[in-house]
Amino acid sequence: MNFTEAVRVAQEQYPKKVTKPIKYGTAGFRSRADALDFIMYRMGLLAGLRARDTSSVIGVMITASHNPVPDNGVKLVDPMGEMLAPAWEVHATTLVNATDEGIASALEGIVSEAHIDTSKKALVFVGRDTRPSSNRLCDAVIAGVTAVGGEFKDFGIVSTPILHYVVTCYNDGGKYGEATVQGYYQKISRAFNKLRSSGTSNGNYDPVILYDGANGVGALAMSEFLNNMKKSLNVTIFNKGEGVLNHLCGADYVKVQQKWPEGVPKTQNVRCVSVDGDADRVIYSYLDSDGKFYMLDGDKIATLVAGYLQELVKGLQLKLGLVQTAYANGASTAYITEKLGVPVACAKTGVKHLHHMALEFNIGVYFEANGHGTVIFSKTAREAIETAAQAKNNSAEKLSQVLDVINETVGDAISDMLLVETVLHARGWSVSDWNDAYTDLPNRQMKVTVADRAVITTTDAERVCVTPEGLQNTINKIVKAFLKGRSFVRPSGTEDIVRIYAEASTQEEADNLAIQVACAVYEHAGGIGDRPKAPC
Ligand SMILES: CC(=O)N[C@H]1[C@@H](OP(=O)(O)O)O[C@H](CO)[C@@H](O)[C@@H]1O
Ligand SMILES: [Mg+2]
Repeated sequence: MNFTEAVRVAQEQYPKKVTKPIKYGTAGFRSRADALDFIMYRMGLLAGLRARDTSSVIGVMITASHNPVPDNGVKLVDPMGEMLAPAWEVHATTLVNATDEGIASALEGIVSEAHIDTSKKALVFVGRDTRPSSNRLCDAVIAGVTAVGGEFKDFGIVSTPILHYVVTCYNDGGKYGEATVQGYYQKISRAFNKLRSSGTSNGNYDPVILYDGANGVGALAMSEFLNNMKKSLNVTIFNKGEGVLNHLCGADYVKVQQKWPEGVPKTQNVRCVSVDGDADRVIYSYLDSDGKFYMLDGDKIATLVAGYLQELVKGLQLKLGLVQTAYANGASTAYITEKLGVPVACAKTGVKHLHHMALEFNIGVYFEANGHGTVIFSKTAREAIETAAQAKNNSAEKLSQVLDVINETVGDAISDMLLVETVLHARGWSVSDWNDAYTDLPNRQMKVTVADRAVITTTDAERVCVTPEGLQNTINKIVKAFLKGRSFVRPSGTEDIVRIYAEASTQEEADNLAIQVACAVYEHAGGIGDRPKAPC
């Protein structure tokens, strides 16, 4: 195949505007939307080749998730819903960094390195979030797919988990489910309705939910679910799109700011469920009878789910484990290992790393503290569960129903919410009963801008800083002065900043620790702008 057409379209319609090197990061490419047209086009080209390489459908999702509206981004979805294979992340980076004319040789290089038969058919599924720029950027992706002779199916506005789901289902010939948007809603809601068939109340459990749609696709997805879910849950949707996407609401705002989302009435003792801009993350929160705010993040969800599944798999000889990242609250790790006896592994930030590590277990629960995660079951686990369920083992029967509520193809805010609701219902717990399982150590996240964030490199699942020299020693010294202190720093893979995480025995100490470590980063790693003063 010659790539003359790909170069012509690039030059005429999607010329490259930036010269700064760009890297396929934690969640693909992300930046301000107006700088993304040429990247989208090239990702369309790449998806066309990847589809041929794998002889499968490849997904392209256009979203900047929890980031502000002027941003956007793109990530590729591999055949079984996984994130793009590492070797292809390198190809993506090469292709995006090529000049317009250089596209042809970059594509030829990929074809020869991956031994791609370019005469094969290529089919790419494309989805996008509700950002105003997403439509235009979707056209650019489609132009790319078409320029390398590929075909596409445009799913329009969908959540990230829906796109992962349809890609997986199409590629496995429908075994996991029907490869349509309706098929997704129906499979999950049918399983949930079944779990609720014996009633919606139990003990302290109350099926009432305030749902914060972050003014994005998560609101649309929830109303679709409600159409399918009969009366299994009593959900009221807020932040349906009347306000600005992710602004003062949504999962990231609630998690990072540790605040109740705007736009949701401050009803006490009722669970609030916040999702992010592409509905792959979920965070719970509530206000107690004094109006005090509590947040239940990915760690609380992971421990709740792992603890419940651990009980159900007892006697089935299956190894269940939990995968967290360095951002997991120290109290959650202690609770799950010491109290519940579930093994915990620590992975680098980014679901692809967690997913990979979760495959080591028969049943792998993985969650980032920010609420992104799911549960994956190995073939052995599925078979063992099905055999025991057929033999009328009660727990296995329940487990087999729970399995269908879970979207194993990727973290899914709404499917995760239904899983949490299932466990709370089974336990007869109110949100405060759930919260009482363990108390989070107070913590704080900060960001520092440096001239080049690549000067910071890390090891040991990002918990230890290797360069710049001396930074880790300084952090160690600072941390020593704090009771239950823990802190680490790492360059973000999605923003041009360095992230600081700190936890300690009180909020004041956690804030203080975060500021001191932020200042150390500022000094050792070439901070720009004002010196960090207050938590941000
Ligand atoms: C601390 C934090 O929340 N980091 C997020 C954020 O990555 P960074 O590399 O930290 O920018 O975005 C990723 C993609 O959405 C998500 O996987 C990750 O957990
Ligand atoms: Mg997201």
